[in-house]
Amino acid sequence: MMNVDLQQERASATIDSEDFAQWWAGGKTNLEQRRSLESQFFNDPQFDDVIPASCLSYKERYEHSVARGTQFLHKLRQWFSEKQGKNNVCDLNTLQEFRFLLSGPLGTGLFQQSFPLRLHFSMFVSTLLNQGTEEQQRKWLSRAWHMDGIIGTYAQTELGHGSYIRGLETRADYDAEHEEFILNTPNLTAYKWWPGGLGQTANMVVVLGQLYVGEKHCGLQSFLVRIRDEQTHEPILGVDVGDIGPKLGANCVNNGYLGFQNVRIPRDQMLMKNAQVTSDGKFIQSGQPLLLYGTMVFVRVITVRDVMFELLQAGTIATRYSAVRRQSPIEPGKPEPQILDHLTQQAKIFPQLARGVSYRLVADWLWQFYQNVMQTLEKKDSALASDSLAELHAVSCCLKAVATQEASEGIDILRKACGGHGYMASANFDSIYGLATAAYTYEGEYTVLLLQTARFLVRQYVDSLKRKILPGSVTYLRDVSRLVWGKDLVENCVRSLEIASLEQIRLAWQCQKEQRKRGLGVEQSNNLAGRQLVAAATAHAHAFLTRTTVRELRRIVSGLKPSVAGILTQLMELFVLDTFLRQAGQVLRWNSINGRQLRQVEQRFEQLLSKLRPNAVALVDGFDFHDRVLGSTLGAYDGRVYERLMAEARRNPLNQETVNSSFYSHLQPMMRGKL
Ligand SMILES: CC/C=C\C/C=C\C/C=C\C/C=C\C=C\C(=O)SCCNC(=O)CCNC(=O)[C@H](O)C(C)(C)COP(=O)(O)OP(=O)(O)OC[C@H]1O[C@@H](n2cnc3c(N)ncnc32)[C@H](O)[C@@H]1OP(=O)(O)O
Ligand SMILES: Cc1cc2nc3c(=O)[nH]c(=O)nc-3n(C[C@H](O)[C@H](O)[C@H](O)COP(=O)(O)OP(=O)(O)OC[C@H]3O[C@@H](n4cnc5c(N)ncnc54)[C@H](O)[C@@H]3O)c2cc1C
Repeated sequence: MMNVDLQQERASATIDSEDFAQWWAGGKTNLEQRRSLESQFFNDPQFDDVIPASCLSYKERYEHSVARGTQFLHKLRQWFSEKQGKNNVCDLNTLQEFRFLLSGPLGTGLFQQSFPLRLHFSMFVSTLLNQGTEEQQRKWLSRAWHMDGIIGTYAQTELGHGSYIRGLETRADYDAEHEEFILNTPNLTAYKWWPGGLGQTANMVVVLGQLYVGEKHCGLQSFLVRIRDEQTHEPILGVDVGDIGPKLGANCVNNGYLGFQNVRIPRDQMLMKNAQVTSDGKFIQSGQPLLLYGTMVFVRVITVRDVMFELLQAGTIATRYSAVRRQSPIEPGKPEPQILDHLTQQAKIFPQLARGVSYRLVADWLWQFYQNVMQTLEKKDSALASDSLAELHAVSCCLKAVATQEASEGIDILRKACGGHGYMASANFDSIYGLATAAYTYEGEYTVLLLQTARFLVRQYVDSLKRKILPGSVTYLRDVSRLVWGKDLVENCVRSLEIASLEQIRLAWQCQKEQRKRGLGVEQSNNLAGRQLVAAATAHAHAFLTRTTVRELRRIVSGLKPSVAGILTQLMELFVLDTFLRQAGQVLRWNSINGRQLRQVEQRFEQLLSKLRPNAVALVDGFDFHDRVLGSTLGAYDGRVYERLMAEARRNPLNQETVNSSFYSHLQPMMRGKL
């Protein structure tokens, strides 16, 4: 039976959630295909949970995720190859499509804390694709794509170094006589530490290590190394490998450690698309060295989409729960309202939904931009390639940083918006938050990535002073006009964020110059200007996110059904106004905006909350998350929150006996003074 409040919400909505779902899925066919695929898994008893996952031990969770992961991949592959037909070869698009099935809603529905085989596709196969020569791809790619004797991961980070990649200590020495590389972990801090799936799952890794040819240091390179025997899965001689242990979240990923002692691999297992070692020991850098970092760029790009889903999963749970939960009369003597009717509750939830929708538009743009840059890199026009790569790096770093930070923060706001029940593991905010906050750190820590973007921004700012043509993402730096507060509030807000960004970049640049004038070197000056640089990159991200959201929505809006266009326009506006208000410190620091104008934005913000209120449930229905994807007692479609909370408590293994054995062994002796 459906909760009556949710029934009422759905009946009175002015948008059709099905229309929204079709747009969200990229069309009716896509939506039907996704639903049909999901039902094949979610209705299959072999994918049911007997015991709540949160009640399993760490080891049991791992074993369960491998058992389920292999069944999942087997079934998914069959479906995918039928769908792809003859095109089932591994290229970037196919990989992204497949990866999305693993880590998007479908994968999430089966693995709330992720699973250890994901890295194989997102990082191992993508590295082969980006960094292997054609010959290497012929030898390895098809096998890897089909997991034929190969389960891989990406081993870059070490115990001692993660952010500062140049500081990695793993060594690969070339032995020309045997045409082999010899891999070594010279000390404890050189142990690889963190790679997903490394502990007990993977049998091959892409390893990043410092290449030495004789005495000559040839920089970091990536190597393909077998770490476990293909048949027995025992570690190869000289390999020391294991799992690093429980973490705050993502507890089924099997993150591992790895050390090498004189492990030999053939010469052709250095990934040689951009740099080669010839058999007689000559090192040749034939391509752009920075392409070694390509896998990281790829994952940063796709992470924006991953956290968008996590934020909206949490948003769906909080919205439905807030429509079911009734508490605290607004007027004395009146019935208790749905908590969603408290304006402050709307102000917690709706901006997160709007942010998720904005990330969706920006993530689509970013993926397109990434593909364009990859095509440019293939064209061998080195100046153009290097400019495009620099822009892609800068944009992807700040978007990944800000999106993961805001999504994690948003998920926690949504968790708190569900009061005490939000804290239950069965509400599932812990898993969702655990994944989103991991993304804040992995693939480039937040501050470290913002500092990368800031370097680019300062350079572009200096170019703007020289009247040079600027890349698309920063053309606004050429516009030095002051803010003219007009009728269009969205434009006022976006423009004031751009001005704040421009001025903050200028300030960061001035801080660097001041330190230089004091006689400090470039690096020290950058360090002391660090806070301003981070503020500049953050301000740029906000300006870019709002401008891109507005532009992308306007580009597609005419092709949408009016009700879908209407709600998306409200969400876009809410996102822009919310960003403006949350960044008010920066905005007011750099723009002349008076109290009346600020109040105008606040009033419109509150008006938008009221406009969205009647359609909130229909909107989150339109994201079309299956109950299994939400995995939440609070967020299920039928809204039977209290029944589910109680049923889940009763399933808890502790409740399977009326008296636990610890009563006889400890409590009773304590009470009888017999301890
Ligand atoms: C995939 C999701 C799957 C599952 C999710 C589920 C659960 C979670 C479980 C697992 C997580 C999944 C995967 C995680 C994987 C990883 O984390 S892999 C490890 C990632 N590590 C990092 O990202 C390290 C961050 N550090 C760096 O990237 C770099 O070292 C740096 C900080 C950017 C470099 O700094 P440095 O100042 O030392 O610069 P140089 O190296 O000398 O660079 C010189 C110039 O190059 C520019 N640059 C740097 N990087 C790039 C790049 N990628 N592309 C293009 N250009 C780059 C840099 O800006 C310098 O330019 P300049 O300013 O012109 O000099
Ligand atoms: C869940 C998870 C999964 C992961 N999966 C993988 C994987 O599959 N493969 C892999 O190779 N790695 C993986 N990693 C490792 C991850 O990429 C690193 O942890 C990440 O890049 C951060 O590096 P770090 O741990 O060295 O942090 P640190 O750099 O030690 O960060 C600590 C603090 O130092 C600050 N800091 C560091 N450098 C600077 C600087 N230059 N300027 C200012 N501040 C600085 C940071 O801002 C931060 O506040 C994973 C990590 C996690 C959490």
